[in-house]
Amino acid sequence: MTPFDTETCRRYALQHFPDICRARPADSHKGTFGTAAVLGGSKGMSGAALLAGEAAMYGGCGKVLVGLEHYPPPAHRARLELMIDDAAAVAAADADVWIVGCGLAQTDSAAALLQHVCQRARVLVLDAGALHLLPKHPLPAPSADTVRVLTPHPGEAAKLLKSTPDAIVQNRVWAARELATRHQAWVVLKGHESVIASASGFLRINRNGNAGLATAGSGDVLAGLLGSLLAQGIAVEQAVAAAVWLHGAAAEWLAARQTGPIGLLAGELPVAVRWLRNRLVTVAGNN
Ligand SMILES: NC(=O)C1=CN([C@@H]2O[C@H](COP(=O)(O)OP(=O)(O)OC[C@H]3O[C@@H](n4cnc5c(N)ncnc54)[C@H](OP(=O)(O)O)[C@@H]3O)[C@@H](O)[C@H]2O)[C@@H](O)CC1
Ligand SMILES: Nc1ncnc2c1ncn2[C@@H]1O[C@H](COP(=O)(O)OP(=O)(O)O)[C@@H](O)[C@H]1O
Repeated sequence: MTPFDTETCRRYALQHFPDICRARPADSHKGTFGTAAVLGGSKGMSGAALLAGEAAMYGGCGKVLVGLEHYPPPAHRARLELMIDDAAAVAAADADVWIVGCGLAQTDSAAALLQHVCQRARVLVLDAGALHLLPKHPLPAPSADTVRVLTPHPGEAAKLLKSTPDAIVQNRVWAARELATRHQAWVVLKGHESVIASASGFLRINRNGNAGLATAGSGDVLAGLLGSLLAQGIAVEQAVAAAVWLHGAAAEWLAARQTGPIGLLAGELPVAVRWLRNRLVTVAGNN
């Protein structure tokens, strides 16, 4: 069994992303921790959007909306806390952060949804299907007061850069930086040792996590967690790297409890993230 050292994690988090280690103010309410909206879940892929929504809730967001392109979904085990509706209705709602693409198909209606949300969103996380739409349906560049984050895996990065997954894996730092510059965005190039880059030159290679994350839906969980931290007001300079690190640490924590790496389920990650976030919390005078 791989050991998991909570105190080492806490020290690392305090050094690199202190804002995720802060205790909640006693007088806080759900509005304090923001609203995230997930848009995705086309036919056969509602699970992806629901996983992102669950991850956003367990990551500490105050309120989470999930808009499904294929609505109503077939019978599904979804958290009752999620506010689930059809994608068009959710796209018209208010949210601090939009997470678009988890389980989103390549249809004209999905492209229209993406364009619509892009005009309204101040903070936009683009994953999976949204990334596949970009080559044919480019978005206007983000304005100075907006934040955009792209979370491609090597297959999605290859499509965006007109390359191949193998070539991307061989040139991961270049690919992440190139995407960040071209899209004026923060980029997480996912995979073993994910690369994080920004248009302004931030670069970090995330070293934690394990092969348990190589399972369907774990990228959807990452997108939801990232949107969650951003909705909670954590600055993008900390939120992106913190989400990738928390996701990896959650997989390590599960593996240490023999819930993986083999057979780890993406849906098991959010509870582990919650456990971890609460152990990272420091109170004044105790750090
Ligand atoms: N429960 C649900 O509803 C779920 C729904 N989901 C939703 O399904 C949709 C399709 O997503 P998807 O990832 O399955 O297919 P797609 O985007 O075509 O990419 C495949 C290509 O990328 C490559 N590739 C990937 N990683 C790589 C790496 N590290 N290193 C190298 N290559 C890598 C891969 O390579 P290969 O496997 O050929 O080696 C292949 O070329 C999406 O919307 C998602 O949200 C899923 O999240 C699952 C749970
Ligand atoms: N071998 C690995 N080591 C560490 N992290 C991994 C590994 N394989 C996958 N991951 C992580 O798991 C997630 C997979 O995301 P993605 O490929 O988008 O899957 P899905 O579309 O099924 O959700 C990414 O965050 C990636 O970095």
